[in-house]
This record gives sequence, C-alpha cells and structure tokens, in this order.
Amino acid sequence: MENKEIEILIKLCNQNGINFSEKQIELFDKYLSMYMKWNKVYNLSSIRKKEEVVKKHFFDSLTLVKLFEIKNIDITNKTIADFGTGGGFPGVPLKIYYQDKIELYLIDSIQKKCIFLEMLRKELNLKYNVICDRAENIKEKFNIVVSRATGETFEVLKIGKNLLKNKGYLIIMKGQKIEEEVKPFTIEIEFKNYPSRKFIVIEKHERKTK
Ligand SMILES: C[S@@+](CC[C@H](N)C(=O)[O-])C[C@H]1O[C@@H](n2cnc3c(N)ncnc32)[C@H](O)[C@@H]1O
Repeated sequence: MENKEIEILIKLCNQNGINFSEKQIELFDKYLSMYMKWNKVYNLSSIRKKEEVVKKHFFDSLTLVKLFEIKNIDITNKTIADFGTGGGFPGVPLKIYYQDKIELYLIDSIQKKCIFLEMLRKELNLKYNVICDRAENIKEKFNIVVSRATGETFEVLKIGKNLLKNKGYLIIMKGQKIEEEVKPFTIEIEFKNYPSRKFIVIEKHERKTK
C-alpha cells in the first residue's frame, strides 16, 4: 500500500463495521491519487491534506452506509442521485463500496468538476452517470437522492424532493448547525393571552419550462 492514509481509512472503517475487499482498497487508493493531482488544477475542494481527504471526504461519505442500515433503506438495484457532488462526495465512495448494487448519477453544475468525475470514472473503471447541469433542470426521478454541503437546507430540500420517485428517500448530509439555518425561514407571531407561535414557511414556485 502506497498511501498510509488509506490504512487510516481502512482502520476507521473497520472500527465502524465497514469492511473492504482488496479491489475496493485499490479503488480508494486510486481515487486519493486522482483527487490529490486534480484538486490543484480544478480546485475541487478546500481539503488538501491526504489524511483529511480520507477522513472528511471518504469516510464521511461512507457514513451513509450506516444510515442505510439503521433506517433499513434497501439500496439494491436502486437509482441514487448525488446532487452538488463536487469531487464526487458522497456518491463515488458509495459506488466503490456498493459496486454494481447501485445505479449512480452524479450531478453538478460546474463543468470542471464534471470533467474530473468523467476522468475518475475512466481511471477507476466505474460505471456511473455524470450530469453537468443544475439539479433544478433535471426531469429524471431517482429512488434515493443524497446531497452533502450543497447549500442551504431548505433550498436543498426544495430541489431534492423534485428529483425523487414515489417512496424515495432524500438524504441531506449536514455539517453546519441546523438551527442557524432554520432561523431565517422561521416566522414568529405574537398572540395576546397565548404564547408566541413559530412557523416555517416554504413556498413552492412553478418551474419555468425552457
Ligand atoms: C461545497 S461543494 C460540495 C461538494 C461535495 N458534495 C462535497 O461534499 O464535497 C457544493 C457543490 O454543489 C454544486 N451545486 C450547488 N448547487 C447546485 C445545484 N442547484 N445543482 C447542481 N449542483 C449544485 C456546486 O457546483 C458545488 O460543486
């Protein structure tokens, strides 16, 4: 193993009940090399140290494996869309882990990120689809939609739910304190002889057809 950071990933995953085959380890190793090389060129993310990449990108993406287990979400033969995927997170680590069990769609509006994802697909010989567009423009529907660090929770909710098939799951991976984000959407109304009431208002706008 060339990268000691991949050893760190394996250990962290093992400790959390996520185990890899030799092939999967090789793919993560290649992914790390590709990310390190092209992040300098395409500015994929601000995370630049290898150890941080394996922890904050690879392992963090794989935390979804645990969520699927805990929530009994069956991913077998399901279409999974990762919108706002950037350098492929969380979608690509999920594809490396689940291989042919899932049909993956990576969505990002920034062309250089899509170019990277296409190069990565070739280098890792993985089968996934890259859609270089704003998620709002996509008509296709998916069984599971995931999104990490894409934007404001409510915006992601609005966009994400339009990508869902019936009985689908939308999973938003949050890093920031969610209360801070909820605040601007919250309306508080005072009443006489009654405690003030808080509301969250989400407005649905008609989508403009091209
Ligand atoms: C902060 S990056 C996060 C990337 C990745 N999900 C991660 O966790 O490392 C946000 C990405 O979302 C993309 N993005 C934001 N809004 C989008 C939208 N409406 N449709 C498609 N991509 C979007 C941006 O182009 C950017 O690559």
